[in-house]
Amino acid sequence: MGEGSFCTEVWQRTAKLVRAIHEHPFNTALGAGTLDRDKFAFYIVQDARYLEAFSKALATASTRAGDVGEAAFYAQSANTALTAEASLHAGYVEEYGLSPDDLSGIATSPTCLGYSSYLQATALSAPYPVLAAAVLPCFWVYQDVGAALLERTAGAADHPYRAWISTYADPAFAESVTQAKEITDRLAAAAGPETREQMVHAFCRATEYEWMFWDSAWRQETWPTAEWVSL
Ligand SMILES: Cc1ncc(CO)c(N)n1
Repeated sequence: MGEGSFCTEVWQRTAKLVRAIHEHPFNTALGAGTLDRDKFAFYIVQDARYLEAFSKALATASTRAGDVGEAAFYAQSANTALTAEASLHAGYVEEYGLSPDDLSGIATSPTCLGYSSYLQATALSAPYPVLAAAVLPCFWVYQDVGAALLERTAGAADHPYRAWISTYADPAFAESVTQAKEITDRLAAAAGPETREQMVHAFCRATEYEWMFWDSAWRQETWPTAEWVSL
């Protein structure tokens, strides 16, 4: 990631937003271990749904990649999203005693649907480098948050959200972030100005959705129209 690279530029552009993510009450409470269990359960259920869409966007990136190394990276990441992260979620679902009926009764939130749909639309209709930029915050922001929380909670032996923090503070996850950044930097360096601009936009939008995702869990966001329809 050299000076003037795509990643350097977009990390600067989203610096305030990333700070707001770190300082969001959901994340400060998550780190303090005081986060309301219902809020975390809501987050876990929404995130399981998000990860299905994220994984499909990554699998699509794999099929659209022009380079076999990139194809392998995105295919591997698609798999990890559905296995490693899904088992993290399953652990919390079990701990909270959420039954299949409980789960199917929880509506996918507007923000979760918005972010998932945005990634799917980008996967299917934007240029491949724009897709790479759109999925990058999902890696990078989580690793950044995970690493900060690990640092803040290192001394706490019995932390209720330890499994979550460990997943995203893991060196293997950090390695995948490095690869995602390298790929995106390479694609941006080869892209024309119009595609590059779309890449910047996609990275910023996805980072905004990252903030919104935490915020929607904090508010346990529902559909304002829910009382008028039966779904
Ligand atoms: C919303 C969201 N973004 C990124 C990740 C990391 O994969 C996740 N689990 N959830």
